[in-house]
Formats: sequence, C-alpha cells, structure tokens
Amino acid sequence: MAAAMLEGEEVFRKIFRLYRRSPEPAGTVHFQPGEKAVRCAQLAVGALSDQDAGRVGLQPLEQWKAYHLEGYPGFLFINNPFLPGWQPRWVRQCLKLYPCKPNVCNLDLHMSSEQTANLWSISEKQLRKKMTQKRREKTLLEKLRWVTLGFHYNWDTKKYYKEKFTPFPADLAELSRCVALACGFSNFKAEAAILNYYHMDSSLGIHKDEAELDHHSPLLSFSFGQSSIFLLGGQSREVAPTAMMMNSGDIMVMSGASRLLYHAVPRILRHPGGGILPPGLSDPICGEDPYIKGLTEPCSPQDWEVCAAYLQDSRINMTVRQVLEEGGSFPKDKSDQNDHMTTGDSYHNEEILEPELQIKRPKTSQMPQDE
Ligand SMILES: O=C(O)CCC(=O)C(=O)O
Ligand SMILES: [Fe+2]
Repeated sequence: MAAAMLEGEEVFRKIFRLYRRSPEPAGTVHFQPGEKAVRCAQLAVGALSDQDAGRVGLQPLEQWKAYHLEGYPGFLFINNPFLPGWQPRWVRQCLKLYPCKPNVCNLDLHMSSEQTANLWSISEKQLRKKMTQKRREKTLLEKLRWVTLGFHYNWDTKKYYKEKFTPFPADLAELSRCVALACGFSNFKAEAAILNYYHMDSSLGIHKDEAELDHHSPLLSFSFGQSSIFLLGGQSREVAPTAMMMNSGDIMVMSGASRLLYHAVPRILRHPGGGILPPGLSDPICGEDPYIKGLTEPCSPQDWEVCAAYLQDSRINMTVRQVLEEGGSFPKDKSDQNDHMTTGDSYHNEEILEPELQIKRPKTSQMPQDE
C-alpha cells in the first residue's frame, strides 16, 4: 500500500523527503564562484547609495556578491551583504519587536492577546538560562512559528484582505526597498511579510507564493541564524527541485519566471564552520559608523544574550512581499466582508515524520502538498 502511494508521489515530494532525512545529499548548490550552474550576477550599480545601504546595515553595493542560477531566470542569490554588527540588529527586531501587537503570530490562535502581548519579556529570563540548563520547558518565544506584518496573510483562505492590515515596520520596509533597488526593482513597496521561525527539527512544506495580487514584484527573503536547505522547483510538483544552502545573512530574490515556482525548506542544518553561531553573529556589538546613523538601534549586550541563546538551534527567515500593483486595489468580493480568523497553517512542520506517517497525514485544503 505504502509502496504504491510512493510510486505515485510527486517528484518534488520525493526529493523533499530525501533532504528531510539526510543532512546534505550530494548536489546541493553552494553559491560561490566556480560552482556548477552558478553565474556571477551584475547588480544595479549606482542605484543604491552607500549612505542608504549603510542606514539599514548593508555594505556598499560594489562589495555584494550576487549569483544567478542556471535554469532559473529571475532568481538571484546574494551572499550575506550585511555590515558587521547588523545581522544581530535584525535578529533582535525579529524576536523582540516584530512579534509585538498589532502584528499577528501563530500563538494568537491559542492564547489571548494579553498573553501574547510581550513574548520577549515573558521568555527572556528563561532563555538566558538556556546556556546552562539542558532540560527545561520551552519558552513562548521558542513556540513562535510565524509572525505576519502589513497585510496579514490568512493561512486558511490563502488570501490577503484590505481590512486586515497594520502598518508595515518602517525599518524593514527600507531594508527591502534598498535590496529591491540593488536588484533593479525601483518601485518595490514592502506591504506584507511572513516571518518564519525554525528549530533544528522544523521544515516548511512545498508551496508557491501566489496570494499576492502583484506577481511582477519580487519576493525578498532574508535568513539569519542556523543554515537551511532550500528547494527551488518548477511550475508543477512534478518538476525536480534544485537544492541550495542558505546561510546566515544570505538574501534570495524570486522574480520574473522564478516568482511563482514551488519551493520548500526540508531541513535546518547547523551552520558550516563549527562555532555555536555563524561568523556574522558571533561579534554582535560593533561600533556605529560615525557618518551614517542606522535606522535601528544597535543590539545591546543584554538583548544579544537572549538572541544568541535562541539562535543556537534556530533559524529566522523574513520573506517580504508587495501585495498590490502600483495604484492597484483589492477586488470586491462579498465573502471578504466576513471576519477571517485563521485556524492555523500546515506549512510549518516540526518533527521528522516517518515516511508512512507522512502519507497517512490527513489532507486538508491548507496542506501545501495538496495544491
Ligand atoms: O524560510 C525560507 O527560506 C522560505 C520561506 C518561504 O518560502 C515563505 O515564507 O513563503
Ligand atoms: Fe514561500
């Protein structure tokens, strides 16, 4: 029975399971010069000033290393372009600020807004003890799986709604504007983001991001903390995906013909290089450039202690989206007048499931593998 189902399984799903089980099968693309199928990319030199880049913690554009991947036009990979001391600031924003109200997170489905109002202060003391205590209960911050910003993605209907909007964080909007500009998208407007929080046993199911009404604008994906394998497939689940390594600070841009491709994160891996934290995160407290005032405050040593404990076995990803075309609006739809309370998502998976169990999992309309 199981074998018959396996044979009929889509190609992407088979490869997902392969990567879910083994740490790093041969053939994973590492973005570096000389790597097969990887080509150096030219960015829009002159489009982004050093001043603007520096304000959000990005190196001058001439120093960025960007790559195309053969067979995926519109896909761009940028090797960690952050200035020293800046990845910690973005991590601190993701853990301390962005989960706060009015933003929405997975814990809101099970808890009152008072309980989820300040995940950081409820969790910080316990997290500081993490270094010394092996067995202890998970803090609320460690139970965080996703946060939505701007237009809040509805996991049930897979839509955005005009009235489900809260102001998009100005600092992240500016970081996104700068990266989009460098990649030749001069009108990008950050209107929504999904922040994904992963631990060593987490994965993100196979899906494509098509809820946005504007598919001409790119998806911008920022990763921090431990590494991951990212699978980039085709327009159907029958296309075999390419596996690539994403390390802390790396940025991915999905645009053009690659904007609507299936993708997934089957596995989180310890970052290469041995230490507890990746190099860009091991020296968090760096002096400010006296000529460029950053848009966000430096991460204090006290805050970093909490972030570092969290990141020992976690990865954070922010995927920023433009929802509406320039001057566009939401279509009129009677059903949109309902109050859309989400019942949860099935993208974020926790444990490594036995193949048999995966097949027997109930299929619901939200399960990405059913798309
Ligand atoms: O975590 C990642 O790298 C991918 C996230 C993603 O695909 C999404 O949020 O839509
Ligand atoms: Fe996605």
